[in-house]
Amino acid sequence: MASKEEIRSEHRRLRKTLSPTQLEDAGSGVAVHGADWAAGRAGGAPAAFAVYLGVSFEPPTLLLMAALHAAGHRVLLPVCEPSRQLSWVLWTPSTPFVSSSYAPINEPVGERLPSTAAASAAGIFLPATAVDRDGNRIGQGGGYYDRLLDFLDSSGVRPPTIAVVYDSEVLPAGTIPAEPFDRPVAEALTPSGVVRLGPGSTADPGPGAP
Ligand SMILES: Nc1nc2c(c(=O)[nH]1)N(C=O)[C@@H](CNc1ccc(C(=O)N[C@@H](CCC(=O)O)C(=O)O)cc1)CN2
Ligand SMILES: Nc1ncnc2c1ncn2[C@@H]1O[C@H](COP(=O)(O)OP(=O)(O)OP(=O)(O)O)[C@@H](O)[C@H]1O
Repeated sequence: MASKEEIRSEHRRLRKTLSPTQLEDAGSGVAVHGADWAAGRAGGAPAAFAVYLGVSFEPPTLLLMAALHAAGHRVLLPVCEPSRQLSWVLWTPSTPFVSSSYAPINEPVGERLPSTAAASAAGIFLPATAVDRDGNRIGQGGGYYDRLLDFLDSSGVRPPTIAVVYDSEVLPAGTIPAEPFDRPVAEALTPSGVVRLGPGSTADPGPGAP
C-alpha cells in the first residue's frame, strides 16, 4: 500500500498539470454541488458553514463561498494558530486577506472565533488531496483538520463534514493507510457532485451516474 506521503505527492503532481480552464470548471462544479449540499444541510434556513479558500491547484472554492453568502448563509474561514489549531473568521465578499504566518495560504482578517464556531456550523467543507471510499482523508499534512475533527468528536458535536477533491482523487476503499488520529469523513464534494463515503457506500455509482 502506498504511504500517505506518496499519495499526497502524486496527487499534488497531477494537480499541477491542470490548465486554468480545468481549474475554473472545477470551481464552478464545486460551487453548484456544494451549494446544493449546503441547502440540504441548512433545511431552508440561514445557517453557518465552515469553508476554506482553495489556493494554488486546490479545487477553487471562492465561487462556493460567494454562492453560500448569496444564499444568506454565514461563511467561516480558517486561520492557522500556534500548535496547529484553527480559529474562524466570518467572511463576506469585502473581507481582506493577508498571508498566513504558518502555511502558504491567504487568511481572512477579522475577529477570530474559537473551534466552537465550527462546532455550531451546519456543515464543514474540508481541504483534502485525496479521500478513499472508506472516508479516509489525506490533507496537506499539517494535521489542522485532524485536530479539529478530534475536538468535535470528543465534544460530541460533529457537524456533517465533506472533503473537497477532484473526481480522480476519490480512491477505492482501503487505499489510504489510516492512522489512529485520522478522523473519517462521510462525504466528498467533487466538481461532478457529492460522493457518499464510508460503510455501505461502495455500491454508490458516484458522481454523474443516473
Ligand atoms: N486552502 C487551504 N486552507 C487551509 C488548509 C488547506 O489545506 N488548504 N489547511 C489544512 O490543514 C490549513 C493550512 N495548511 C496548509 C498546509 C500546506 C499547504 C500547502 O502546501 N499548499 C500547497 C498547494 C497544494 C495543492 O495545490 O494541492 C501550496 O501552496 O503549494 C496549504 C495549507 C488551514 N487552511
Ligand atoms: N488529534 C491530533 N492531535 C495531535 N496531533 C495530531 C492529531 N491529528 C493529527 N496529528 C498530527 O498531525 C500530523 C499530520 O497529520 P496528517 O498527515 O494526517 O495531516 P493531514 O490530514 O494531511 O492534514 P490536515 O488535517 O491539516 O488536512 C501527524 O504527524 C500527526 O501526528
